[in-house]
Amino acid sequence: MSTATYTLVERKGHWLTGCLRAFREDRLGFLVESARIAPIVGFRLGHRRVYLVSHPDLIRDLLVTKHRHLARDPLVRRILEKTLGVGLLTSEGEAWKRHRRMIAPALHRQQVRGYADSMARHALALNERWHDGQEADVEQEMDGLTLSIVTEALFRVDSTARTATVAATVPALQAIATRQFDRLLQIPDWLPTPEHRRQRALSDTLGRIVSEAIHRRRASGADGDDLLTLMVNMTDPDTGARLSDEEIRAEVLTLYLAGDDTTALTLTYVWYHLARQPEITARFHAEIDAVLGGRPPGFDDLERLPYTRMVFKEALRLFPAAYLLMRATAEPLDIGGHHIPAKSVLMTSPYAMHRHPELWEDPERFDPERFAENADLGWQKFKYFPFGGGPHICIGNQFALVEGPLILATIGQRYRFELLHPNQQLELEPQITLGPKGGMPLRLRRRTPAREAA
Ligand code: HEM
Repeated sequence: MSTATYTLVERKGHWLTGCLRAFREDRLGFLVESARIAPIVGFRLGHRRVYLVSHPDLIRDLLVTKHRHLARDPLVRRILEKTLGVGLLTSEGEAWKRHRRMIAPALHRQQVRGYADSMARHALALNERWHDGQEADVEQEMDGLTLSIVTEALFRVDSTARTATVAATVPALQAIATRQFDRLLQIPDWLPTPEHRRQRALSDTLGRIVSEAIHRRRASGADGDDLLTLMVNMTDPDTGARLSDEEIRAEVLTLYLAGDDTTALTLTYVWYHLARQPEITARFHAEIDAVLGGRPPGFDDLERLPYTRMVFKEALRLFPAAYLLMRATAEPLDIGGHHIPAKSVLMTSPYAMHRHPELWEDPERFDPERFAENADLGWQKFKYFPFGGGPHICIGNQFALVEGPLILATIGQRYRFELLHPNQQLELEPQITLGPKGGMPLRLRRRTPAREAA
C-alpha cells in the first residue's frame, strides 16, 4: 500500500455543471490531459465528486489494496442491472465473491483450451464467406465472429439455433445501455418509456433462451463442457450450494455483454493498424505462414506465435476496450495522502495510462516490439492493465488472450486488409467500451500463405 503523499490538483469547471461539458464533448482528451496534470485530479461532473487516479502505485491502491473499501459506481451498476440482473458485473460483497469463486474455474486457461478449436473454426467460416476485393465493416464482422464464439462456448450443442436470435438481441441491448450511460439525467426505471419497454422485451427474449437451455440441461442431467452446463453443475466449494436459474441467467447475459465486443474491438484495431503498417504486416504474415504452413491454428500453436500475441497486446495498450474503470467510496478514504469523502467516484483510465509519456516511449506509435519477450520494459505493474487488476480483474482475460491471437492467425493466413483511401483516419468513440466512430470500413485482399511449415 502506498503511504507517500502524491500531488492532488483540482480542475475547476462551470459553477453548476463542473467539468461535465468537457467530459462529454471530448472524454478521451479530458482523461489524457488530466492524467498528465497530476497523480490525482479532482473535479465535479454535475453534482458528482470525482477523482481521477493516474499513478501506478495509486492504481494498485484503487484496484487491489483498498478494494474492500470501494464499491462499483452506483450509476453504472443500476444501468447494467436493468439489462443483466444481478451477476458478476453488478453484485457486491459476499454475493459477488461467491459467484466469482464458482465461475472462475470455468474460464481458467486449461478450460479455455477446450474452446480453441471452435474459435478457429468460426474464424475459418468467416474466411470462406469473405471474398477478394470486398469492402467490409470490419468492426461489425469481428463483432459477429466473437458473438458466435461466445455463443458456442456457452451453449455448445445447441448454439447454431440460438445464434441468430442472440446476434440480433445482444447488440440491441448494448446500444440501449450505451445510450443510458451517456444521458445526463436518468429516466426513472418505473416509467414505461418505449426504450424501457424495448429493453425489457430484449432482456426477456435472451432470458427465455437461457432459461430453456438451463431447463434442458437440468432435465437431461447433461454432462457437457460448455459454460452453461458447467454453471448448472457448479457447486460452491465452501458451502456446496448451487447457482439458481436466475443467477445463471444473469451470468450468461454478463458473459455476453462483457466478453463479446471487448475482444472484437481489439481485433478491429489490429486490422486497422496492419492496414497502415506494411512492415508489421509482413512480419506477422511471415510468422503465421512459417508456423502453420496453411493449416488452422490450435491452442498449442499459440506458444510458437509470439509476434501474433505481441500485436494483440499492443492493440490492447493503445485501444483498451475498457478505457475507464470506476469505483465509488462508501465511506471516507485516504488515497495518496488525501482525504476522499464518502460518495465520491474514483476513476482510473487504462487509455490515459497506456499513452502516458512518462511511462511509454513514443506512446502514440503502434509498436508490438514493446511486448517482445526479452525487451527491457522497465515494468511497473499498473502502467499496463487492459484487464484491470486485483480481485475484479477480468475473469475472461485468458479467454480473450487465446481467442484474439487464434483469430488473428486464422484470418491473417487468408486475408490482408487495406484502407479504403490513403488518408483514412480513425476517430474513437468512447461509450461503455472504446469503439471506432462510424465502424471500421476496410478492403479485404485474399492472400495465399507460404505452404511450408517451419
Ligand atoms: C480484450 C478483451 C477484454 C477486455 C479488454 C476486458 C477488460 C476488462 C476489465 C478492464 C475488467 C475489470 C473492470 C473493473 O475493474 O471495473 C473486466 C471485467 C470483467 N470481464 Fe473482461 N475484458 C475482455 C474480455 C472478456 C471476456 C472474453 C469475458 C468473458 C468471457 C469477460 C468477462 C468479464 C467479467 C464477467 C468481468 C467482471 C469481473 C468481476 O467484476 O469480477 N471479459 N474486463
